[in-house]
Amino acid sequence: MSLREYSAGIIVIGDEILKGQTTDTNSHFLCKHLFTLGVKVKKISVIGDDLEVIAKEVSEFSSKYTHVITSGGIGPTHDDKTFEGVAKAFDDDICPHPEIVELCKQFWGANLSSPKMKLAMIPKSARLEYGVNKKTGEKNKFPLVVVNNVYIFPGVPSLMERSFIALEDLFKNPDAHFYTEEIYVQQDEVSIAPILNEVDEEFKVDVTLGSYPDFHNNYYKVKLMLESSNPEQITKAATALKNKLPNESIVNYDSQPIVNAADRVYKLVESCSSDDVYGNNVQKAVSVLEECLQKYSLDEICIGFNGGKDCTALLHLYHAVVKRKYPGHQGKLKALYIKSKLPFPEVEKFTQISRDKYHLEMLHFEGRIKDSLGQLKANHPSIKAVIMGTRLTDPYSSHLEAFSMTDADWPQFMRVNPVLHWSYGHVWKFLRDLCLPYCSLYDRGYTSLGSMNNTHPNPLLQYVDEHGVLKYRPAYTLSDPTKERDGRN
Ligand SMILES: Cc1cc2nc3c(=O)[nH]c(=O)nc-3n(C[C@H](O)[C@H](O)[C@H](O)COP(=O)(O)OP(=O)(O)OC[C@H]3O[C@@H](n4cnc5c(N)ncnc54)[C@H](O)[C@@H]3O)c2cc1C
Ligand SMILES: [Co+2]
Ligand SMILES: [K+]
Ligand SMILES: [Mg+2]
Repeated sequence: MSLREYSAGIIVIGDEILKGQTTDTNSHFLCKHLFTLGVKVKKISVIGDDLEVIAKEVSEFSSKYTHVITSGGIGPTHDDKTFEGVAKAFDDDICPHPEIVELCKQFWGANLSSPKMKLAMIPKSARLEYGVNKKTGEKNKFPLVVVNNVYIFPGVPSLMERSFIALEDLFKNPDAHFYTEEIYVQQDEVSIAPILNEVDEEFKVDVTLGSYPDFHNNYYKVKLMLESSNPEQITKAATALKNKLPNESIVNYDSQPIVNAADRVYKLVESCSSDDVYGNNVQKAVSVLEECLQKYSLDEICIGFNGGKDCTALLHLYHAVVKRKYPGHQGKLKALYIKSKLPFPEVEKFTQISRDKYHLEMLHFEGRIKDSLGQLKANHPSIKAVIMGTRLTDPYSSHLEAFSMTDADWPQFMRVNPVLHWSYGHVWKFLRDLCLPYCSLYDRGYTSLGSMNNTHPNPLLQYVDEHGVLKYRPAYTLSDPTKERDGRN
C-alpha cells in the first residue's frame, strides 16, 4: 500500500530575522501544526527580503513539496518583496487584485496611491482563500494569497497563526491518521537506552520512536514519543515499552496542566471529604479567591508573584478561579514582582516562564518592598488588592486573616491571603499532584527562596552520592516542615 506523502517546505522571509532582531517562532508553529495534519515538513529555509533569492527558493520548493508556506515580507513598505518574488518564481507579474483593492478601501480607506494598496499588488495568477473562523463560523475578512502550491502568510505571528488555523484544512493529508503516544520517564536516557533499542528494533517498520531528554523539567528526564499511522502497532509498542521500563521510572505526567486548570482544581475541591485537611485548604483558598473576585474587578487586583513555591501554587489557583468565573477572559492578569537585591537567575527565568504560560502582565519594581508598594500605588492607582502566598508560619504573619489591610505605616492595599492555613507539605502536594512547573532551585535542595546572598540549599536535604559528591534532595522531600527556612540567613 503506498499512500501519497504530503510534504511541506517553509520559507521564512525577513531581514530582521537574519540580523537576529526578531526570533522566528512561525516555523515552529507551522511544523507543530503541519505534523498533526499529517504533513511532513522537509525543509525550513530562512532568507532575507531579496527578490532574486525569494524567487529562486520559491521555485525550488514549489517543485519539491506538496505545499510551500512562506511567512513575512508582505507589508506595505518598500522593503517587503514576497509577492513580487513569488510572481517571479512563476514568470508572472504583480498587478492590483480588484477584490483586495476593495478590501483595502473598506478597511483603511486606502486609495490607489496609498502605501496600504501594496497589499493588493499580488501575482496575476494568484487565488484567494478566505477560510473560516473556527470559533464564530464566519468567513474571514481578509484572504490569504495563494499561487499554485505556495501559500503566502503574513510574518506577524499572531496574524499568521490565526490565518493558518482558519485555513488548516487546505493542508490536511486526507489519508493520514496519525497516532502519537507519549511516555515520560524519570531515568536518564543512557540508562534506558538498551530498552529503547530493543523496542525500536521490534517495531521500527510501523512505529517511529523518539527520545527527547529535558534537563529542566521538574517531573521527568526523558520524553519518549511514539508516532505511527497504525493504531494497533503504536499501542503494542507503547505497552512493550511500559513493560520493559522499571515501574517506578514511568511518570504520570500532565503536559497541559494550565489548559485544564479550572476543571482540575474544581474537581479536586468538589471531591474532597470533610476530614481531608489538604482538600479543605484548597477549598478554602478557592473560596477566598472567589470572594476576592466578588469584591474587586480584575483591574483592581494583582497577584504578588516572586517565583516562590507558595505564590506559584497560588497563581495556578487564581488562574483557575478566574477561568471559571470569566470563561471567555482573554486579558492578562496583573502580577506584582518586586525584584530582590540579588535575584537568582533561576528565579528570574522562572518568573518569565510563568508570565508567558499564565499570560501575566508583570508590574516590576526593584528595591525595598515598602517603597515598591508606594510606587505601585502611584503608577497603578486602580489596584486595590494584592493576592499573596503568605502562610501563617511565615515570619510576622501569624496574625493575618484571609483579608487583611496592610499595616497603617505601609502603603494601603488589601492583602488577600488564600493559602494562610496551608502547610509546607500541602504546597508541595498541590504543585506536584497537578504537575505544575516550579522554580528549578527547589529540585536542588532550596526549600525557601530569598536573595542569592542570603539563601542556601537546606542542609537537612544534603547527602553524598555513590561517587562521593555532595548533593541535595528536592525540596518536596523535606520531612520536617519547621525546618523550611534552614537555608535562609
Ligand atoms: C503586597 C505586600 C504587602 C505587604 N504588606 C506588609 C505589611 O503591611 N506589613 C508588613 O510588616 N510587611 C508587609 N509586607 C512584607 C511581608 O510581610 C514579608 O516581609 C515579605 O513578603 C517577605 O516575606 P517572606 O520572604 O517571609 O515570604 P514569601 O513567602 O517570600 O512571601 C509571601 C508572599 O508575598 C508575596 N511576595 C513576597 N515577596 C514578593 C516580591 N518580591 N514580589 C512580589 N510578591 C512578593 C508573594 O505572594 C509571596 O508568596 C508586604 C509584602 C508584600 C509583597
Ligand atoms: Co515590565
Ligand atoms: K516563598
Ligand atoms: Mg513563603
